[in-house]
Amino acid sequence: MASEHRAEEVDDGPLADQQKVSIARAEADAGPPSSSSPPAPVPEINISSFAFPEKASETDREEVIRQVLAACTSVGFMNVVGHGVPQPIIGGLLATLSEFFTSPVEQKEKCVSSPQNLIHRGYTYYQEESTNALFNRPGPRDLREAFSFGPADHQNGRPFGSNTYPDFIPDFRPCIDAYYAEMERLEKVMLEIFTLALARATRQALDPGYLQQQIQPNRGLVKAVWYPACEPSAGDVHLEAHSDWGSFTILLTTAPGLEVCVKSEEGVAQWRSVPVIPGAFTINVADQLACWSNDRFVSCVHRVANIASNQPRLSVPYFSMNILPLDSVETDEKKVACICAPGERPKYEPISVRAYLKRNFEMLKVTDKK
Ligand SMILES: O=C(O)CCC(=O)C(=O)O
Ligand SMILES: [Fe+2]
Repeated sequence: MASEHRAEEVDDGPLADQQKVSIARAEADAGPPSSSSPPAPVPEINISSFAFPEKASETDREEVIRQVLAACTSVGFMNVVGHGVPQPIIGGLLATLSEFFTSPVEQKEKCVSSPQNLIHRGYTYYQEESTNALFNRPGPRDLREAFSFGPADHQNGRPFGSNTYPDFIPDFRPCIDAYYAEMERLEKVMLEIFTLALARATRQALDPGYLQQQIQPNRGLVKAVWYPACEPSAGDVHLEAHSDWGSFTILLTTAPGLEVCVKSEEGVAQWRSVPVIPGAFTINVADQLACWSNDRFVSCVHRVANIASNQPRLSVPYFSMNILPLDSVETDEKKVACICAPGERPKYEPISVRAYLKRNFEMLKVTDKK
């Protein structure tokens, strides 16, 4: 479906270059839909030596860094276990979100984002967004609806906008707030591992808290997405090819459907399915971390396709990115420089996170509701 948004309507600039890289890659890699795809080489990595450092040896931690570095520099995706997120918090979140999404749209639409938020929070209608429009491609809108939430509190006295809590579901607020807090904890753990992996790859002595400090003030966004059950149709693409825009994504999913675009040994792009491992989070490198790594890390193009048609699919990505305090101004935003090996040339200017995200969010949203 054609979109009102066209790439030529937005300003060009250094950030647009970053986006163009991603567009070109997604367009080149987005092959025709197929009815199934073979499994992708996504490793399972146990990070308990970082989640519970008091119990870990240096050798265990070194092994995790080695595995994460190998994943980041190949497919850019990994299935992470040993993360320490309590199962009751995960189970509570999934039950609460299922109840929300199966409620009548007249109830759900009471939770449309309040305009005071810089980045959309609350309910997004079915087919309200179009990843194809973002990439200026023809093709359908995203076959999903969403509910987004961010931090409920302020950080160092700075406001980050507000969540919407539906009043028709008891215990909605404690469930999503508890999950958000766990995601922020896991995000810190992963940032430490990514920093140490980059230190190893570039032979730089980086402080383990380096990336965490660089991206402050940093609060991410959870965007729970619901793909309703639909008529079976071989090769349906529910969310078209894209890369994620933040630094990385922590995905909780309930069923297969996520596919990554990987190159065969002959250099041919192929869609491969990401295995679903109960209790694991699928974690992937996104555009900003790939740039900070000077392109050592891969922000892999992915999509959602071939999901079982007879039941809805719920997945919950946490986008580690900067949703920006409401009172922030251009000048107090951190820009992160590429981490390079000695003598290596940085491929990117330090990135303005705000402009990159703002531009993408504006292009993603089509104006008329379905
Ligand atoms: O639904 C999924 O499994 C993945 C969704 C995704 O890639 C995204 O929202 O960026
Ligand atoms: Fe994604």
